[in-house]
Amino acid sequence: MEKITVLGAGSWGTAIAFVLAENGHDCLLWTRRTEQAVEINEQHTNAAYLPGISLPENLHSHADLAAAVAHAQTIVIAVPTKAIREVCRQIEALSNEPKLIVHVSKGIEPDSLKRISEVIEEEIDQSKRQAVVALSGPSHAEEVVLRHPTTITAASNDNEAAVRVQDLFMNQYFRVYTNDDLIGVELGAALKNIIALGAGISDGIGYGDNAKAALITRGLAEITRLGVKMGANPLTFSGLTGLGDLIVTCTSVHSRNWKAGNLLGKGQTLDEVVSGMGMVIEGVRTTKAAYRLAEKYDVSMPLTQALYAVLFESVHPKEAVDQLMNRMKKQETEDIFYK
Ligand SMILES: NC(=O)C1=CN([C@@H]2O[C@H](COP(=O)(O)OP(=O)(O)OC[C@H]3O[C@@H](n4cnc5c(N)ncnc54)[C@H](O)[C@@H]3O)[C@@H](O)[C@H]2O)C=CC1
Ligand SMILES: O=C(CO)COP(=O)(O)O
Repeated sequence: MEKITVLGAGSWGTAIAFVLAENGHDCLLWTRRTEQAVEINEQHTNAAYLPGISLPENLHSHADLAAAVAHAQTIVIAVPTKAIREVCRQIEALSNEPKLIVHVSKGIEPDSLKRISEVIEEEIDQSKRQAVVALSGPSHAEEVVLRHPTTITAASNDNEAAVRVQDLFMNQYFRVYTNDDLIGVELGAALKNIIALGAGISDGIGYGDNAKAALITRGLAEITRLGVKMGANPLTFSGLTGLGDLIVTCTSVHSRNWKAGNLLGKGQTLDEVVSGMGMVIEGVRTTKAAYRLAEKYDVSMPLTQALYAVLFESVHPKEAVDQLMNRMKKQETEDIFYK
């Protein structure tokens, strides 16, 4: 049994804390809102994010960040990408011993173009962290808390730390692999959300399974192209955090990115979709980041460019599809890894 703190009591932070508490750990779930902490402690529910689910009674919640950081040497950060830097600054200010930092967020900062582990390393001094591990893979919170079989990957430059995280989380419904390709794992996690927005748009327009299969496979090709240029192992993108997460996010009714795309495809504006969702849609900001990364690394990413045009340049989704379909003809495999 270990003491572990999870920062962020949205749907994924709560599901992650659920697994840790069920595994017998002394898990503290931090939220910014006192009333939510009271609900988790007294009702054993988090109704706004996981309605109808009973949380383990040994899972406790707190709204005091200093107490939450002091609680454990292992800290799991489960806030949206846009809050990562701010939360890390707070951890840095509150820590006086080295922590094992695990993050479960899926995104890239649009301004700095940094991956999440890079932001963590920038904001938390080396003396205050043992290692950084990304935990990622095809894993909707709604299914994890039903104990449906889920597979996921703990990725780190420090293999010992990845194995520690594997041991903390693994149980009969939650199977954890390790991977030493942190770049590939973090990029796959972030970039699949762009393709999921596209899959939702395609379904919203009324296109069928052929279009979705095209999005997933050609999406994987452009994710791999960028990833290889950024130093990732191409094989990682065929794994859980690449193809696995692409499939689940592009096809599941639980996906917020798919849902957002679906509403866009049906004619809602981006503002309407974002304000109506009430939960994070990571793919919107990640599209900005990936668009800029494609320029920086001189990589062709036609799906990302099409999504960017729909989200930020008011191009109609159908027009974006027409433009994609009418690009110059190509040989399928010529450019998968390099151009
Ligand atoms: N929901 C899921 O099934 C999965 C989500 N993820 C990733 O986990 C990350 C978090 O996602 P969710 O929990 O689903 O989001 P969510 O929208 O359900 O909850 C986000 C939580 O973070 C809190 N938060 C936002 N800004 C904050 C700040 N500045 N300081 C402190 N707390 C803040 C919110 O109050 C909320 O409780 C995202 O990067 C997402 O891609 C990864 C795997 C599965
Ligand atoms: O990453 C996820 C599942 O693996 C969750 O995806 P959404 O953020 O689209 O709900």
